[in-house]
Amino acid sequence: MGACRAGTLHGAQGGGWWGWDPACMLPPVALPPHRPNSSQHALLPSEPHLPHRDYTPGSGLSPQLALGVALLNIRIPLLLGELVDVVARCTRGQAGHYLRAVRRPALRLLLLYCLQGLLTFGYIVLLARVGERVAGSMRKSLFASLLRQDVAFFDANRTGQLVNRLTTDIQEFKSSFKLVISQGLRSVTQTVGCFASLYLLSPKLTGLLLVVMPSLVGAGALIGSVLRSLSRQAQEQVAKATGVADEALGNVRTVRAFAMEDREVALYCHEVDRSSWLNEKLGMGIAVFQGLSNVVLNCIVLGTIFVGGSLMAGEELSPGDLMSFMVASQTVQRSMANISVLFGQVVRGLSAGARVFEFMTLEPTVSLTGGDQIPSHSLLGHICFRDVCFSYPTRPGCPVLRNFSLTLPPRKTVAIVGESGGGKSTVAALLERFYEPTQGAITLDGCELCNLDPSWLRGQVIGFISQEPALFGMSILENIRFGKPDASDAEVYAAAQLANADSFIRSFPQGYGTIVGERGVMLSGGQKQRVAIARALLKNPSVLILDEATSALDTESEQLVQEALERAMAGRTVLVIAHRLSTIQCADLIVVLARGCVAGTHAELLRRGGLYAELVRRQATEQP
Ligand SMILES: Nc1ncnc2c1ncn2[C@@H]1O[C@H](COP(=O)(O)OP(=O)(O)OP(=O)(O)O)[C@@H](O)[C@H]1O
Repeated sequence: MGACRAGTLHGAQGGGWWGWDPACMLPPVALPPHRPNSSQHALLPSEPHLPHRDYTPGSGLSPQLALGVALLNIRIPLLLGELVDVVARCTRGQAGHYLRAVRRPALRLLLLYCLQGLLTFGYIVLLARVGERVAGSMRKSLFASLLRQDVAFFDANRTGQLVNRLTTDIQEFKSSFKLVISQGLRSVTQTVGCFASLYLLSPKLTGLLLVVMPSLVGAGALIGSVLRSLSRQAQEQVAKATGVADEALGNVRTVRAFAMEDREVALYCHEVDRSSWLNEKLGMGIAVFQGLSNVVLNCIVLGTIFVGGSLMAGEELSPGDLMSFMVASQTVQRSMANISVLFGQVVRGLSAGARVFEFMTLEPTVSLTGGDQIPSHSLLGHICFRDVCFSYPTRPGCPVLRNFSLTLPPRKTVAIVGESGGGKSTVAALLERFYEPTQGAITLDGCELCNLDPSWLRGQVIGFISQEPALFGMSILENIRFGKPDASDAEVYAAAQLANADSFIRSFPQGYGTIVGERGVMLSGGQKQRVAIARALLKNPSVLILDEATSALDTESEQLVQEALERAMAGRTVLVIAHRLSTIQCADLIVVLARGCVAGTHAELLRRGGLYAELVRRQATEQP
């Protein structure tokens, strides 16, 4: 795109100096700021199954049309020369026949101009469609592939990077793809064709041009590449400024809480000033470049007339031939400049494409669906961790669990406690199959998790409620229905009642239709948590994981949420990860995870002393 920004408009033959082409001037892609609204969201589940719409019928014609434009651009200078010759003859005494003589070649030329305009229109429209279809299906495939990846993949890759591949890289690839067809094909054909015409018109003038033109085009391309690099820097700087604004606006509560508004504004102003400075520099560069190229181009025209005139005097060239020569030589200049620009763009487009395809073709180690087994009998919810060893893929040298064994009896509540960083959440993540154990096995009713269908396991068997529930920026109803899109309204209301959420939801003017804002920002912590509990309960899971589900709440909210959780836990196998030991005293089994694990009931562990008794004592003294 740098080529487009630094480009100058020159010539009217469907192209210009230094790679400017209307076909590549489509607006950049921006991600929608919010999730689709309710009615759009209802479409989502079916969309991945839509057959990919390939090119529009006839879209594949665009290279042929571009080629047609190139051939016309070779032909037009010659016809122009013929017309000039006819005009010259008429003015030498055949004025009476002027109209008759000129009509045919002029009409022929007019026809070709119209045809050229039509073909240019056609290929740009078709190319825009093909480009959008290609970019659209790349985006869909890449997004689907990203969402299929292992959780470990997201540990290793930053969200910003991934979003960049979806937007900037695909945009770059699309621009290159379009440029290759719109300009590459046309420019190469025009250069070869027009050079042949030039040689046939005048070998002497062509020889002269061959000496001058490549060095001028080379110098132009060099300056053009400097300008494009400046344009890239300016764009990156604009992106940097946008990043500062994005971060400040996204974290506006933190900014406000620390009274950092002035600092953030100063930071943004600094980045904007730098981008203005770069853009001014770029503007200056473009101005110098345009001024110089105008002088150079006019000198070439002058030189051609000067030398061509002497050839005309020697009757080696007609006025029409000279005219044809001048127009064809301009076409060659433009085409050669386009080719040099295209080269850099193609290299950038290919590397952007490689980055996109790298993730598009990446296969996750744990696929989302598949796995041989879905038990036909009703589940008991009997879970065993047997000698599980695990280290995170991003930190292979740091074992988090070593020979960890634990049994969760069916329909019982097992709590895991321990010091921060001991691996409690890791146990939950392994049970969800977010990661695979490095050694050992985890079984559900005797079946190894790795043999079970992951989508069935996560979709129907396990419910997960975390400390910071992630809601989506849509209605409460849709948030609750997230895990079971086909649930009826009555099922949603029942789940909300079980989660102690129904009454507060109905107290909102829009009730279940209330939009919760980005990440649920328009709800309180306790309300968010209860919506998340309703969401987890809707799928009626046999196994429930509560990862510090009440630790972020105040006492009143905690009471409401705890009440909801206790109702939710009844009749299920529950794994509770808790910081507040007061909430798990009634658990059937408490496991203390600290370099090995010790298990027992609250009373047994207190009697035994050790870390659990120490943690209970510490929390008792911390409480007001
Ligand atoms: N995604 C990850 N990638 C790499 N290491 C991780 C990741 N998540 C956690 N860890 C590391 O694994 C160890 C165990 O983390 P885990 O979150 O399971 O501890 P925890 O007992 O739940 O801690 P807390 O009580 O503070 O939540 C820690 O050393 C942590 O730094």
